[in-house]
Formats: sequence, C-alpha cells, structure tokens
Amino acid sequence: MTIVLTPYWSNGVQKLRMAPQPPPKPAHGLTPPALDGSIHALRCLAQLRSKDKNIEKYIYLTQLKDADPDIFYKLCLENMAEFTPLIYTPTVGDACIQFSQNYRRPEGLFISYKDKGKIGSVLKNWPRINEARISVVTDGSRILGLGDLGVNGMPISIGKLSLYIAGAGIRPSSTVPICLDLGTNNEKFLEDPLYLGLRQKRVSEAEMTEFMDEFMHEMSVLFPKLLIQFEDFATEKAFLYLERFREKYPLFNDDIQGTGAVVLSGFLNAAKLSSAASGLLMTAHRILFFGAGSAGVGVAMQLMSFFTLQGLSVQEARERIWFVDSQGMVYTARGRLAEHKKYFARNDYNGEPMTDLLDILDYVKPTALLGLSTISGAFSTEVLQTMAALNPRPIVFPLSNPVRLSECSFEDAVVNTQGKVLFASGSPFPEIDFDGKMLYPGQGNNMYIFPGLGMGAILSRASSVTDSMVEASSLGLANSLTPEEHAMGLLYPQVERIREISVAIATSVIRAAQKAGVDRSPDLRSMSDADLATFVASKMWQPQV
Ligand SMILES: NC(=O)C1=CN([C@@H]2O[C@H](COP(=O)(O)OP(=O)(O)OC[C@H]3O[C@@H](n4cnc5c(N)ncnc54)[C@H](OP(=O)(O)O)[C@@H]3O)[C@@H](O)[C@H]2O)C=CC1
Ligand SMILES: CC(=O)C(=O)O
Ligand SMILES: [Mg+2]
Repeated sequence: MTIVLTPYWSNGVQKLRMAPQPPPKPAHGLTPPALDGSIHALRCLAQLRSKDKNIEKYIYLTQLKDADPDIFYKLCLENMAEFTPLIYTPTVGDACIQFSQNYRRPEGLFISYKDKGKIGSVLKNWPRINEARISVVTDGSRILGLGDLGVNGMPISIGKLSLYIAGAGIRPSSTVPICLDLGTNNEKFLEDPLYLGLRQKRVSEAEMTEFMDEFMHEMSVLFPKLLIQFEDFATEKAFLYLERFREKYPLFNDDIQGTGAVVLSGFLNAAKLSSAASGLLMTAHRILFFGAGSAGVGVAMQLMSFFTLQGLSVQEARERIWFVDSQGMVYTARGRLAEHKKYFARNDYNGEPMTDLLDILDYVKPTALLGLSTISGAFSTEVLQTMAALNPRPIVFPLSNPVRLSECSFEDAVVNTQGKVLFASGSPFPEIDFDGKMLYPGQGNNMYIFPGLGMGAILSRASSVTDSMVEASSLGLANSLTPEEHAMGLLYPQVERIREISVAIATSVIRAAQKAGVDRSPDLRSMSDADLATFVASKMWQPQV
C-alpha cells in the first residue's frame, strides 16, 4: 500500500504535506488583523474547554496540532495534567476504537502485509526521511487493555510521539508514527464497512516474522539514525521481536521495558515508605502480580533489580515475586505454561490450582499487589481490605489501561485502606480529600520514562538499548522527586515537570550508554554531569509562539 498524501491547497497551487509539518503562514490579508499568537493560544484553550466529550476534545486537539503545532505544544506543556488524559490514556483508547469512524487525514505510515517484498519502497514515501530520529511502531494486536484493534491502533503511535515532543522536546519533524497491518482477529472490525485495514485474519507467526525481518532491515537502511519503540504488540510477539532485534538495532519495547522502568521507580519510592511504616527490611517485600502478560512479566524482570540493588542474589530476588494469570496462581506443577511465565513460576507450591485472589493473598501475604490484567474491579473491597489488614501501608498499583479497565479506583483504594494505601495507576485518577488530608494518586505509566529514555538514546546515538540504560532511566526518575513532592507523599514527580525529569532521565541514560560502550557520540563522554544535563536541555525543541 502506498501512503496517500493529503492534497493541500495554498494560493491555488496543490502541495502535498503530512502532519506534523505545519502549513505555511498565510499571506498578509488572509488572516484577521488582530490575530496574535499568544492570544490565539488562549482562544484555542477556551475552544477546547467548551467541548463536553473527551473524544471531541481529542479530535479538536488533533486538528490544532495539525494546523498549528507550536500552539498545540505550548498549551500542552502549560497544561500537562489536563492534556495528557486527552491526547493519551484514557482518551486515546476511544480514539483507537473509533479510528475508522473518525479518520480525517493521514498522520503516520501504514505498512501492510500486502507490501511484503517492497517495504523499502513504501518507507521511501515518508516525506521527512533525513530528519527521522524516533519511530513508535505498533501492529495493533493489543492496544492498551482493549485487545486486537488492527490498524485502528495508529493513534497509540501518534499519542506516544506527541508525548516525546511535549515531554522531551523531540523535534516534531523527526517523529514517525507507524502502524503495521498484518490483519486483525477482531470480527467486529472485519465486518465493519468503515474499517480501514486489511480485511483478513492475522497472518501466522512465521509469516509475520518474515515480514518483520524485512521491515526492520529496510528501516535501518532508510533511517540509519532512527530509534524504534515497539508498542502494544500482543504478549508473545512483544517478547519474540524484542529478543530477535534488540542486539541488532537500536530499539526497545515500551510495554516490557518502559513499564518495567516506571514501576520500578514508583516501587522504590513506595517500598521506602512502606518499610518505614512496618519496620520490614526492603529485601523482605513480597510482590504479587495480578496479570502475567508482557507488562506484568516486564515489570517483574525490572523489579528483580530492586532486590538485587538491595543486595539479594538473583535467585533470592526471584523468590520475592508471585504471579496470577487467568488460571490462578502460576506455579510449575500446574502444567504447561507459556514460555514467558516459566521463569517466575513458583516451585514451592504443588497443591491444587489456587484461583481465588483472596485465597492467594492469604497464602502469599504480599506487601505489594500490582495489577496488569485488564480486569476492571479485580481489586475488590475485600481484596483491598485484606491488603490493609496485612500491611500498615499496603502498596497497590492497579496499572491496567485505559481507566475503565483499572483493577480499582483511587477512591476505592483509599477508602478501603483508611487512607494508608501507597497507590499508582496506569491511567490518571483525581486526587482525594480524605479526613481533611489531600491524598494524591501516582500515575505509574511508561509516559514518564520513554521520552527521556528515547532522548538519551538518540543524543548518545546508541547502537542498541541495553538493560543498564533502561535501569538508569528508572533510577533517574525515582531520584527526581523534589523535597516538596516527597512531603506530599508522591511516588512520582508532578507531570508538569516532565521536561526537567526527561533531562535527568536522558542524562542518566547517556551515561549508561557510555558505560556499556554502545554510544556513538564521543564528544559527550568528556562532559561533566552538569554540562551534559545543560546539553540535553539545549537540544529540546521549544514551541515558538
Ligand atoms: N501502566 C502502564 O504504563 C502500562 C500498562 N499496561 C496495561 O497492562 C495491561 C496488560 O497488558 P499486557 O501484559 O500486554 O496484556 P496481556 O493480555 O498479555 O496480559 C494480561 C494478563 O492478565 C491475565 N488475566 C486475564 N484475565 C485474568 C483474570 N480474570 N484473572 C487473573 N489474570 C487475568 C492474563 O492471563 P493469561 O496469561 O492466562 O491469559 C494475562 O496474563 C493492559 O491493560 C495494558 O494497558 C501495559 C503497559 C504499560
Ligand atoms: C501505557 C501503555 O503502554 C499501555 O497501556 O499499553
Ligand atoms: Mg503500551
């Protein structure tokens, strides 16, 4: 499939352009005399706020970003807490579901299975080849917790890249949103006349792997300076293609590694508060994962480093972790297990399958309960009360997205633990006044990590993204809380400080890349940490309004 470039009419001449390249400024006389950039930004904000439905706000913001990226990103940076739920989770989930209904104009690159054998020629249609530095690539097979959405997954690539631009100052023109169309198993979409993707079931794993080999090779030829973020591939494929390509190309999987890093960071801060209240050693935490997919296992792999940083051996660290999947507690004697579950399967339980979460809580007695299951409400009143009975300050992270699939709400977690909960969720919840005290939910979302991790990898020109770079991003985030944020009991910094945080993360990531010897920007090696941070900040794109 060749991408279709939108006809753009200007001064009677047909030009071709694709977002995010801004339209040329209209000639004198073609705009009202008093149109002033900063006043217009206020006008746009008022127009946005006049809309009732979040999906309408999303559509409005998509058009604003297209028409005037400077105003869009200025407003975004000034109103991060208001904008992120609109351009990202939860609203981006609805934008994906409705993509084929609401589609207006191209914004990104679609590569379909029909392009196999000539993927390079499709990539060449991208209008800003030389500028490309970062691509978010999805195959739409597991969008948030919404399942297989086929090409309707494109808004997730677009949304993540908007956060790269807002959060880390990546130049808009250097971003490449990509959706691979390998079919869909979503029957509703296959029957929908408006569906914009291939009308066929997903291709086999062998066929997809051949396609992916060609795609990755052609990407590396055409975009030699590109970092790739794999996003929302269904679990088996997420692990398969991360392992297959990570040594060969600069890439990371956001759901496995980005989520692992963001949760490790919040967990580090939560565990300190929890241990301070209980007197429990940091090494004595017991973590129960509800959900054993790419995100759950990715987080567990990263949390291993929490324990090993505290001095435990790898084997001891692994023993601090339990998993629950749709069949109950995951243990080796249960029978055949998917490959990605085997490492964390318990070897110290041989009894009957344990399927009730309350029974599992009673057996494991966790200090922390992490939800990555897509099961809305799974952390029931009884589950939360049990966590509170087991721990003076229970750690409860319902991390599934979008917000309607969260395992519990912040309010339920607060009320059922008498305000003791240490909480982070995947999508945002409002703060709560509990007994006269303001309590703030953390947002344990990889959006804190990938902008800074990506910026660090791009500036160091890393030839691959190592585990040490991912860990550095996590520690950079954990250490970025201000004393005021600690005093407020926050587990993550306020999102309004995202650029400052991204500087800290990118700086740590560059240092880790240098240590691992994968950096290709030797000039950065001799800089002091302070100079390196200044350099990173100086490279951030700023909206000009
Ligand atoms: N906060 C963040 O930054 C991020 C959040 N996420 C969210 O995490 C969620 C999971 O993503 P991902 O791991 O890729 O998805 P998967 O679908 O691969 O994993 C879901 C897991 O939940 C398990 N599960 C399903 N139903 C139940 C049930 N009734 N009881 C117990 N476990 C159950 C599944 O079990 P089984 O294996 O048996 O099928 C599976 O292990 C999504 O909502 C996603 O949006 C993802 C990335 C980042
Ligand atoms: C946040 C994210 O990456 C997800 O829910 O898949
Ligand atoms: Mg994701």
